[in-house]
Amino acid sequence: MRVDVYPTVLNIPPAEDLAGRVAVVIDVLRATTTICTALANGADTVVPILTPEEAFQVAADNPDRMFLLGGERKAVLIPGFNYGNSPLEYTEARVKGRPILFTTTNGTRAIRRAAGADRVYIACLLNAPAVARELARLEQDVAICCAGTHDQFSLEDTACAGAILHFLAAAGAPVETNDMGVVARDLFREYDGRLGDLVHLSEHGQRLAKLGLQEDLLFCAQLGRLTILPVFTEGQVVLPD
Ligand SMILES: O=C(O)[C@H](CS(=O)(=O)O)OP(=O)(O)O
Ligand SMILES: [Mg+2]
Repeated sequence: MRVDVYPTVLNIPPAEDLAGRVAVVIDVLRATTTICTALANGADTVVPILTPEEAFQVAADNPDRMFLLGGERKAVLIPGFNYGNSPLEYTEARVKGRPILFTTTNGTRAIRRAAGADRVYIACLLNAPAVARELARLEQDVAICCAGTHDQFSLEDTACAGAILHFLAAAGAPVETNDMGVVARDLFREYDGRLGDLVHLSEHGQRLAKLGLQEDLLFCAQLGRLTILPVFTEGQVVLPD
């Protein structure tokens, strides 16, 4: 099987190039980690939205749905939203059974851009081994779509892509990859066992640390904490039955 890695939102192939492939969208810091955590804690659905204005509009148009509003701009809470973009905010007590409208700078854009694939998985370090096992089972070609940060390469998303390649190889999948995939796999293997160091070293990790969000970094670096396989389908991220 062929598994190509794309480093930023801007590199995600157009819908016609994703057709026939499975996509995996990664934004370790922090959108996909937060989405996975919210769903693991019982959120009904997470709807990736491009702008805060659109989120307010969807909520206003659907008062019966009782949407929570989540996300960030410049890494902080959007005025009028319920929660920001920290996975630690999305506790079971707050999100169980609730649908969430979610907009972030990089991650939700990446998810929306990957929509043309046959199936779109949402991944982060927490569920990367589980996603790799599922990809090995499917034996379909894969596009690993890293969100990156502000349209630039990011260390943490690349390492997560590398983790998926590493665990695919561990599952015995015969994988061919692109140059970005080779770099990603080597990066993960270099930092396997000390992913917290890598997340702290990353540019975005340092920015979040300066905002006092060190706990988010520790949380987002936990490899294999979850086995869920969230999919983006019909405009929302859900856990399939
Ligand atoms: O909240 C985050 O960690 C980032 C914010 S930014 O990159 O500093 O603008 O958003 P995300 O979409 O989760 O990368
Ligand atoms: Mg990010």
